[in-house]
Amino acid sequence: MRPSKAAGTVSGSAAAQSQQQVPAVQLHNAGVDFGDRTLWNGLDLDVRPGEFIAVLGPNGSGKTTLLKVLLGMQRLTSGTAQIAGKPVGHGSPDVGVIPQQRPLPEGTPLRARDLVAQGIDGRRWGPRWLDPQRRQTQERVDALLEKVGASDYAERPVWMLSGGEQQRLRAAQALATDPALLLCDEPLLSLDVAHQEDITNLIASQAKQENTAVLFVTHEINPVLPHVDRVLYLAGGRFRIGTPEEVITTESLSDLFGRPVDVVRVGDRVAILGGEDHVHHDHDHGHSHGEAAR
Ligand SMILES: Nc1ncnc2c1ncn2[C@@H]1O[C@H](COP(=O)(O)OP(=O)(O)OP(=O)(O)O)[C@@H](O)[C@H]1O
Repeated sequence: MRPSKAAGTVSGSAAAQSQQQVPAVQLHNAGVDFGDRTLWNGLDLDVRPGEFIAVLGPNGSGKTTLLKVLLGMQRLTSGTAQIAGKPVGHGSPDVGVIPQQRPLPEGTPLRARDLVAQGIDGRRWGPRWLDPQRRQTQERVDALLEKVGASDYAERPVWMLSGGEQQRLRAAQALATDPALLLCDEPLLSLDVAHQEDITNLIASQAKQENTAVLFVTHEINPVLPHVDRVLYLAGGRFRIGTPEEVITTESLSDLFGRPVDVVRVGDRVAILGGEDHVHHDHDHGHSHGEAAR
C-alpha cells in the first residue's frame, strides 16, 4: 500500500512526507499535434494520489492519446509529463492499465491465475517452475485474486469465464505492481449494468484504500459518477477540468463545445444531450484552449 491520502505533518521521515506530496501525474502545458491538427494543448493537470478522474469526450477528442502519453507510447509535441515524480517511461511499474473488455478466444491456454501472474512475471524468461521466486509469485497472485473477488475461479480456463469475470482478472493483473497510477481505457464497454458496477466499485476502492490515482476513460459517466473527484472533458481541441458539478453543466459544456449542449439530471443520473457528435476540430496551432472550470 502506498502512503495514505492525508499528508503527514508531525511524524514520519522527511522523505516519507515528500513522497506523500508527489502527485501521481503532473502534466504541464502538455500538447499533442498530429500533422496540422492540434489534438489538445496547454493541458496542466496534477493528479493527487488516490484521486479518481473521469476522462470524458466525444470520439476522436484524444482520450486514448492522453493515456498513451502517460504510458510512454506517444510523445508530447509540447510540455512535460511526469508520473510519481519521474518522466514517463515505457513499461513503468508505476502504471497499471485496465483495457477494454474483449472476450478471450476459445481455447486460450491460460487459467485465471496465469493471466494475473503475467502482471508479476510477464517480463521474465523461461518456464514458471524454474522461477526461484515462484512461491512468492503464487502468494501474490492469490492475494490479487482475492482482492478482486476472483478466488473461486482461479483454476478455470480464462476463455470459459464471463466478460465481467475476465475483466476482474485484468484489474488484478493491472494492480500486480501496486502502481501509483491506474489507467482505465473504457473498461466497462460491453459489460452489463451489474458487472459495470462491480468493476467500477473495485477500481474506486483501490483508489480509496490503496491511494492509487485513477484516470478512467469512459463514454458512460453514470456508472462512475458516484466515485469521481474530478472530470477532464476533452472536445474539439479544448478541455475543461473540475468537479462534476463544475464541468457537467449546460453552461460549461455549451461553452466547451461551442454550441448548445443540454445537461439533464434525473435523480442521481445525468444525461448530456448533444455532447457527442460532430465536434469541430480546431486545426489552429499556437492557441491554448483549455481552462479549469470555476
Ligand atoms: N499516431 C497518430 N497519427 C495521426 N493521428 C492519430 C494518431 N493517433 C491518433 N490519431 C487521431 O487522433 C484522434 C484522437 O484519437 P484518440 O484515440 O485519442 O481519441 P479518443 O478520444 O480516445 O476516441 P474514441 O472515443 O473514439 O476512442 C483521432 O482522430 C485519431 O484518428
